[in-house]
Amino acid sequence: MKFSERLHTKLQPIWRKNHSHPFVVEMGKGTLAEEKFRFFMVQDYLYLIEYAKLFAIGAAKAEDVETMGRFASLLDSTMNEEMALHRQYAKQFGITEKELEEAEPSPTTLAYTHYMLHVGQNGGLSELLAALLPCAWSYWEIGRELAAVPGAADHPLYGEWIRMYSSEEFAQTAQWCIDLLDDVTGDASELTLQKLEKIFLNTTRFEYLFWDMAYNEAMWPMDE
Ligand SMILES: Cc1ncc(C[n+]2csc(CCO)c2C)c(N)n1
Repeated sequence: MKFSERLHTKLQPIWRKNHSHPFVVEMGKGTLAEEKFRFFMVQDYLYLIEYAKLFAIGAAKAEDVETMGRFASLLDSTMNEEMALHRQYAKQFGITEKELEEAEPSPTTLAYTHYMLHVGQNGGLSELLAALLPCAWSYWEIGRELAAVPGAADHPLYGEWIRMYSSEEFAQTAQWCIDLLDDVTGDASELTLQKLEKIFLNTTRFEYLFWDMAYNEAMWPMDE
């Protein structure tokens, strides 16, 4: 069994909880409160800035020129396409570029991004891939599931998000990360696979926390 299949099967219970989080379900139904999505957009912008750094670290840790080039182009498209889309999309919710630039990360955004960067900086390529994969993979699946809900992809507010993450481009990125992780773990020991599984489990859990943070608009509780 490929390592990605093992991960996907083993983590189904948490994976399902992520996909059935009220934030995700209400986005599909189009009933999600705009304020919650607004909170999400701002935090997700901050998240993407840090996430993009993982692609830069991936380029530095790549063991061949083709992989290095692929990480470099993911870094380029995240910085120059996905984030520009985010800025434009944010305007529809009345979020200005200044607000995005000046926003403070929530505790969950800080914890999630710092965890991924810690793993990316201190581990090898397989650790980095295990940390970044749940993000690409679960958004791809969520995008596809929501796109299958009648009318969801045409919703005036959330349709664009659903169309973006169910697009072929994101599918390819997720698939490339999956294939590369399978490739680099081809002859890994069981002990190594278990360590990688823990990393994948942690970022899968962080995906849940990120939806939950946005749904509850959770900043530092002691500042309220
Ligand atoms: C919390 C959070 N998790 C995952 C993504 C999705 N995502 C971020 S980068 C990337 C891949 C390539 O650009 C994908 C699919 C997100 N936006 N926010």
